[in-house]
Amino acid sequence: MASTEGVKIHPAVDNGIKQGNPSFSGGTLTCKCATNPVKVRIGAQTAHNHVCGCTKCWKPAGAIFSQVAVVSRDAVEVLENGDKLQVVNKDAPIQRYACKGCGVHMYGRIENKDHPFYGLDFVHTELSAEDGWSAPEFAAFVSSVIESGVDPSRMDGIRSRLRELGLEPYDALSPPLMDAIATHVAKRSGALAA
Ligand SMILES: N[C@@H](CCC(=O)N[C@@H](CSCO)C(=O)NCC(=O)O)C(=O)O
Ligand SMILES: [Zn+2]
Ligand SMILES: [Zn+2]
Repeated sequence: MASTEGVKIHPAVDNGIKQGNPSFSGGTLTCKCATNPVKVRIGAQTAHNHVCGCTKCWKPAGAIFSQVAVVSRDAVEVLENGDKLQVVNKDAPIQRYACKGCGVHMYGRIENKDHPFYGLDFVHTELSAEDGWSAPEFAAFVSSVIESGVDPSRMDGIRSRLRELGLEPYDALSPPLMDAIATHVAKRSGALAA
């Protein structure tokens, strides 16, 4: 097994994973602006929390992975300074609403009703001071960290560290989520009964 000495993934997991509280029912995300921060209320517990190595998800300074979970879009409400939000890329499947001041992504929304995850918003619960959010369960898009400039020679150490933390590394999403996407596609095409 490759050495995991000094391998950093994301500040929320680098010192071990904090378990979630199943009766936790939400909190408020705050961006990193010192004045007039954007505040977004999440009125429910999140699901499918994971660390993501893709180039599109917001990462805190110095981290090579993001930490991102989903929640029903009905549970997401902009409370303050929503005028500072702008969509990073209107053409992406997930429209990420970023703060123009600090660059933090406050939520990512899917507007395509045919998308397998339509109805779910993507959020970074580390932006909340509350404890109890669902814990990260796996690592997604691990090979994609290379696209952000991580040297390929570091991948063995990164995957070993993820396994050590209990975050099984996948180069796309986890098998249950990939199966859910494929089921959605098969029902739309008629390959499976709807
Ligand atoms: N290699 C690419 C992968 C980007 C990608 O497909 N990201 C996923 C996961 S984001 C949260 O898990 C995705 O669904 N993207 C849709 C979108 O970004 O709108 C890269 O690294 O860029
Ligand atoms: Zn901000
Ligand atoms: Zn991602």
